Amino acid sequence: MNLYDDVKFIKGVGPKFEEKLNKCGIFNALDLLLYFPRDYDYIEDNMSIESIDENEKIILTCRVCGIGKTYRTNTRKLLSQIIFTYNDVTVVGKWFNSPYVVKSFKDNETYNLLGKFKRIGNRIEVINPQIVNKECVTRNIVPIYPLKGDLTSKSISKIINNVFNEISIEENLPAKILKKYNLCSLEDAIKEIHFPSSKVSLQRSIQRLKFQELFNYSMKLLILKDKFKHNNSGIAFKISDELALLKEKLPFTLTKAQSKVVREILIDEKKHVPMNRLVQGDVGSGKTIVAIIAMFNVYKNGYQSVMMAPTEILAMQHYEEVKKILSPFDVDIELLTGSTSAKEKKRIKEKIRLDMPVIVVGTHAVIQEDVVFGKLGMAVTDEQHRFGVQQRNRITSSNNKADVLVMTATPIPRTLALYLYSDLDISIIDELPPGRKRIITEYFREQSRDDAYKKVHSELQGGRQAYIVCPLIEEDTDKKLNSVESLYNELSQGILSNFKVEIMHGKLKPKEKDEIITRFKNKEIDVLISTTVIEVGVNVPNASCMVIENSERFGLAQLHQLRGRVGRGKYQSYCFLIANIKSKTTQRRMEIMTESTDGFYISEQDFKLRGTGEMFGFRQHGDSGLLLADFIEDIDILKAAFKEAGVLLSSEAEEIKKLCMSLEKSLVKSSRFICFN
Ligand SMILES: Nc1ncnc2c1ncn2[C@@H]1O[C@H](COP(=O)(O)OP(=O)(O)OP(=O)(O)O)[C@@H](O)[C@H]1O
Repeated sequence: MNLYDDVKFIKGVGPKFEEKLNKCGIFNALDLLLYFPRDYDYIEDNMSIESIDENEKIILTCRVCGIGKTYRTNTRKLLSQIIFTYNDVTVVGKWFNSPYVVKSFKDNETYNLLGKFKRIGNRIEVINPQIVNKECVTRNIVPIYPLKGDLTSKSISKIINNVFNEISIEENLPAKILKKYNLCSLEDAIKEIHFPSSKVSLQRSIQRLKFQELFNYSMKLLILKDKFKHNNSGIAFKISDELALLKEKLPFTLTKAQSKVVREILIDEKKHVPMNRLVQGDVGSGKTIVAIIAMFNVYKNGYQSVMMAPTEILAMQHYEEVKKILSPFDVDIELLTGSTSAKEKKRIKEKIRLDMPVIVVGTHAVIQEDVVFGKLGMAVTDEQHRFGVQQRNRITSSNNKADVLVMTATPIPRTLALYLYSDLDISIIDELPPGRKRIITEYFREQSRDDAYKKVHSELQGGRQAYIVCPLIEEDTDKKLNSVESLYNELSQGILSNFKVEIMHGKLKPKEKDEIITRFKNKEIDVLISTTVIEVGVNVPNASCMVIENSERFGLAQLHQLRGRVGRGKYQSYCFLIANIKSKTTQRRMEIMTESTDGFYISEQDFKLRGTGEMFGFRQHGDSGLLLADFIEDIDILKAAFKEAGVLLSSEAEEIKKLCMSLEKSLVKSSRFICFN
């Protein structure tokens, strides 16, 4: 059997099983091998009390010494308790909503309980433990796979084992690198991640695979960089005389930083080498106008431009801004999103196919689907939190000549930007437009959240508007986190009852969201309670205050992005962070937010706090295509992998050229970062 064979050829996979695997995105043997466990149960037998780690599942043989009554908790759950002893220590077993479970236990009998045991004072607690027959536990580390439908981790393990019986995996890193970094072979790494033999070897296999991903990531970046450098087929645009007029007609004067970045872009536009530039600017620093000027010049040269935004709201907003800024000029501008009617889409696509100049604003997805540009001169992509090389390559590969401008508001620590964006030239807008007042940020513990809302009330009375952000849409059963719905009920009938309060969240249709934002912009809504869907780019200058509930749940970069929705006009703005502060790190994170409104400072501090087990704003697995590695946590591996990729690429060895070729192919073909030759 071969790695690219369909899963149906794997022993033990029938048509029904195949369908289930397909639903998990597993189509061939390779997909299956790269379907890594999301977690593991570490099953240890009879440990000493002192060495219990509450994050690991263990088996303790406990004797029943008391069966408690089942009763309802404050949150309306049924709680049943049984008291055990283990080596003379009291163990409290708790089961929620399973009153029948108590019937399984008899007084004074012993049972093998499997679960996560937690020490609380001088006793131990375990929630929903299972009774196990020790003989059935064959492994100490049991993989838990991300599952859909009625698939089980056991069934996946079984067929992975069958694949290993039939194939072997070739090594694809040079022996020199393996030795230098003490990495295990690729085959061992993949075997270990599915069937760990010990914690140490599991860690070693994860390290190897992380190295692999980051090495491939670096190779791809460096190959792209090289490709750009040697691509002389770009369009050398002239600088239009009308640019001066455009600058005169702008509703404001560009900041020094904006002017500098515009100059850098125009110099690129004049060159024969296609532009590949990243504009990094803090929230509200005015990146859009810079892109508009760049696209205007391309238009005046008779070419098309496309501006891609991550959400419909943002695409709409950009479209309006482009139309407004370019209204004194005769420029053809189109909006293309998922909500555009089929008839309109057809008309716009037909128009774009011609070689007439036009500026198209839209969402990434729609524009990348099946739109063919007749005369593309520039692609602007609002990358937000994406670091996907894949995505960048897709834009360039559709048209090798077009200039590419990537905009991001994610302040990335400089050390990291060097690696993540090494294929791009970087421009930074490090200045806010004049007249902006510093956003006053305060944090409140849960107990004093009313104080925050009193302040919101007074802002609203002054004619301003407010955002309230929370992590959930609907109420959660534990009532630990605030939801849009519960806050709406609480606030619209309570302290904010005199104001027009509305809600917004990701489950609404794009059209509904647009409509809400438009009404908020038109001041028909005073308070918008929302999930983080408002995080990206929404621009309502009259909104001067924001409350972020459960702030401890958000990464610093995300809090900074959210806060950037206020302070966009002439009014003094406020951000109130309500947090459940249980650790020093959470407190420190809140302090960082109150100390500074500089995205770069915040991201550096976030970077320093890494490894604390708290959430970060940069967890990018999905967007970057990385399965295991994390750019922030694994920065040291990234550095090493980047260095080795550079050394390899500059060497002349035949095998390296072959590797590069296969990587280059995979740039277009495969979204998997682990590449098998
Ligand atoms: N030089 C300037 N002087 C005054 N206002 C400006 C200037 N440049 C931009 N603006 C205004 O500032 C606001 C924010 O600009 P813009 O939306 O481009 O920011 P951004 O950098 O894209 O921020 P975000 O990443 O948060 O979306 C807009 O209302 C814009 O018209």
